[in-house]
Amino acid sequence: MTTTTTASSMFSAYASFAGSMMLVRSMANQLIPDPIRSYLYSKLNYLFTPLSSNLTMIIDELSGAARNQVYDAAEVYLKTIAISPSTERLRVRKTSRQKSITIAMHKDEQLSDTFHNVKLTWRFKSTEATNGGSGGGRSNKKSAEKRHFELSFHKKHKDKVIDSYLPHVLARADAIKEEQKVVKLYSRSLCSYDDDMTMISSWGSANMEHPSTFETMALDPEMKKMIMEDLERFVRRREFYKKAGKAWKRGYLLYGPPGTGKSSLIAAMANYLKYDVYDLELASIYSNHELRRVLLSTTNRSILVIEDIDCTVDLKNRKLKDKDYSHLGPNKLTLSGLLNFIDGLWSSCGDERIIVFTTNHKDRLDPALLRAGRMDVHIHLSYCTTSGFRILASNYLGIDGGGNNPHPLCGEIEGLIESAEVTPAEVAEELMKSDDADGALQGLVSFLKRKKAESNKTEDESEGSTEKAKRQKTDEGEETE
Ligand SMILES: Nc1ncnc2c1ncn2[C@@H]1O[C@H](COP(=O)(O)OP(=O)(O)OP(=O)(O)O)[C@@H](O)[C@H]1O
Ligand SMILES: [Mg+2]
Repeated sequence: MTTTTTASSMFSAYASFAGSMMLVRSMANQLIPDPIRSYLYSKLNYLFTPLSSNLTMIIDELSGAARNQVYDAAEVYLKTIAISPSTERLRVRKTSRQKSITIAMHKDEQLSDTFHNVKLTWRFKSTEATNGGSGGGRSNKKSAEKRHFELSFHKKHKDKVIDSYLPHVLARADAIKEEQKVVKLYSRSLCSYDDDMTMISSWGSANMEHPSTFETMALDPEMKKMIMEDLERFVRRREFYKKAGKAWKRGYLLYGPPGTGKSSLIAAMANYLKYDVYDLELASIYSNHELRRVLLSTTNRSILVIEDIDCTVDLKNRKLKDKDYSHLGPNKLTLSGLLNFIDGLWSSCGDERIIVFTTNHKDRLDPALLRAGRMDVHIHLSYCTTSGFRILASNYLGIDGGGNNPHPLCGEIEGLIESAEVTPAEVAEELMKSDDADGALQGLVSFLKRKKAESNKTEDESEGSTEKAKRQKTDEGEETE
């Protein structure tokens, strides 16, 4: 009897408890607004789930208005991680400018990584914020999308992840970006205009497709080595320049006859360092104000090129209003004045800048430009030599000019080439005339003989030209610093 009473009273107590819970619940449903309710539920839920041993880091795409570098690095880095067996969806993309397909994580997918025996899980999250503006236009929607990565790992590895893993991700991403970097060519002639014909920026750009590299350059091996080492040293010396209080920049003067590879060398330097190239045509600049604007809009890690300085620069008749030039006197902007101007601008706001001048006539240059310390390295590009020919023969015909088993015509060509005064451009043109090596080399032999005969004839006609050739010989070779 007593047991029945207890059971029934317990039952009725439970019924009334359940009833009141339902009442509370329905009252809560009516009285508490939706967002607060779901917040409370999630908090309650959290209280009753067992404590996790994992730590999750949230890596938002934006940090205020700026981009979060860790997010950007993670995006690049994760593309290199092998897809885990649990991955079911991936995003695949390619734009017309990209060389290969890129694969990225899809929303809510995860990838696993291991670093020094620490297991890490990356998850990509994308949420569309509901308060995405009233207009509901495309741009509003886009800005309302919030993306982030979640990085989870065991709590005990927290310090390791912060001190080693994340720096590793940042460094890897930098290296990958550097590898994939497409060198750009900026030129004023590539400028684009908007509808009312105002220039969109000071420079127009295109991918620099120039295939020239140090391997393909027909240069004296010593000179090639010197240039490459000089560039490497320059790039390495951030601290040195800072300590010495010098602007981190280096000037090269390339001189020599047309077709000896001055422009090709600039492309090779840019491809080697992965620096963008700014081709500054001074003739296209009409005011000093514009010059300043154009120079200020160049970026770091770039090469500023002024070609043919002996002929394109007729700066003397410019209208000079700018006070920067007042010390030069009225109507007198010299090349060295321009250089001082660039120096001043760059020491205040530029890093890792290279400036290259080219000329066919070093003797016509303003002596101020040749003064010690003005241009750091002078490089003389001259007529094709034996070693130059060997490189070109290997580039164009795939034959080894200097190896153990040279082509029968190579000996004859090498005998002729040093005395014939032909440029690498002329040799290259001859080598391209025929698909088969025999024909091309035969063509080159006749060309060299013709050239030699011509130069002998002119030598006979004028005594002065031998003098000139001698001068040329003593001029050869590069002078550093
Ligand atoms: N040293 C070289 N090594 C390899 N190729 C060369 C070399 N010099 C010239 N060439 C070939 O000749 C072409 C013309 O050379 P480039 O435009 O570099 O000469 P340049 O010295 O700049 O002439 P210019 O004084 O007329 O501007 C190049 O596209 C390249 O194919
Ligand atoms: Mg050139």
